[in-house]
Amino acid sequence: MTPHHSPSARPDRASVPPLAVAVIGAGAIGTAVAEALENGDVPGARLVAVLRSGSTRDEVDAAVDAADVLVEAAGVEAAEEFIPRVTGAGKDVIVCSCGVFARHEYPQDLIGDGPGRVLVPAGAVGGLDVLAAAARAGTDEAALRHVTIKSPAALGIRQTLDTPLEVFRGSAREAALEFPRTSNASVALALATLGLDRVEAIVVADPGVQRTRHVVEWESPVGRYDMRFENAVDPDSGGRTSAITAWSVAGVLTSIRAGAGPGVVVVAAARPVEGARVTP
Ligand SMILES: NC(=O)C1=CN([C@@H]2O[C@H](COP(=O)(O)OP(=O)(O)OC[C@H]3O[C@@H](n4cnc5c(N)ncnc54)[C@H](O)[C@@H]3O)[C@@H](O)[C@H]2O)C=CC1
Ligand SMILES: O=C([O-])CC(=O)C(=O)O
Repeated sequence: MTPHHSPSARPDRASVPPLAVAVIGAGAIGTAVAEALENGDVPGARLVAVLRSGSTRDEVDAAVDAADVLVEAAGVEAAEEFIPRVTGAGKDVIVCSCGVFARHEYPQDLIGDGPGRVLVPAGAVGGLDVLAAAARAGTDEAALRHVTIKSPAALGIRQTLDTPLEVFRGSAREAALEFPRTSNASVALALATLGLDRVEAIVVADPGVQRTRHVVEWESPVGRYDMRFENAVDPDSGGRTSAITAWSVAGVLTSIRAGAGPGVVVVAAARPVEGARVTP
């Protein structure tokens, strides 16, 4: 019988120090990420600090010093402030509030020259691997549409609705400027593919939804993709934030430790895959 190897750490990986992670923002996502780190749900990573809106300058400096990577989960204003600060210190920052890039013509205008990197998680949606691959195959004849369907309260719509209402249609950039707390997924999709001005974003307020829905449609000569996501919302987010987002961040942290992107399945055990071919 073939011996079963645990997919967990090989002996030579045990000596690699854990990735030190600081979380910016102790709201729905930040708290969930911090808990995942503390519960050991992100192997090879440990929590070194949680920054809150009242954190002092010394606490911020200490967190940036102590961390290998920071997780921004605090909003676009905080992202605007922290991104250049963290990348300038040579640390990576995982940016949940990626809608901040709608405020800048080019992402680099905010990021600066690093040397740290900005990493945007897939967040509330998925399929960025196939969409980025499709974009690589050519963007001239490509189109991407993202429809977000949320409860009216989550979108800040006070009007009483009996039926779904389209409240926005425009580019991902325009969506992020109008709905900065709920359009980050449109921006992540845009950053991975056609840019903020060529992705169409539609926002629907639906009084009947318990879960947030995202519909992602791509069309180009290389393929047609239609993806639907129905996300449980984080109970601490007022219906705004999909609970999967924190797990997406955990996936990015795991990927940093593994040295490969989240779209790649990193198989820890050095065991050949049955039936694998040597050439593509
Ligand atoms: N990329 C994606 O797919 C998604 C992104 N988001 C975005 O992620 C961000 C966090 O979302 P939630 O956790 O639901 O928000 P939240 O409102 O529950 O938590 C944000 C927390 O950050 C704190 N904060 C604000 N400014 C701060 C600062 N300068 N330093 C430290 N803490 C600060 C606030 O006091 C609050 O506790 C938001 O911008 C949200 O729009 C949310 C869901 C999905
Ligand atoms: O994209 C966002 O900012 C938030 C969102 O739609 C979700 O969490 O489902």
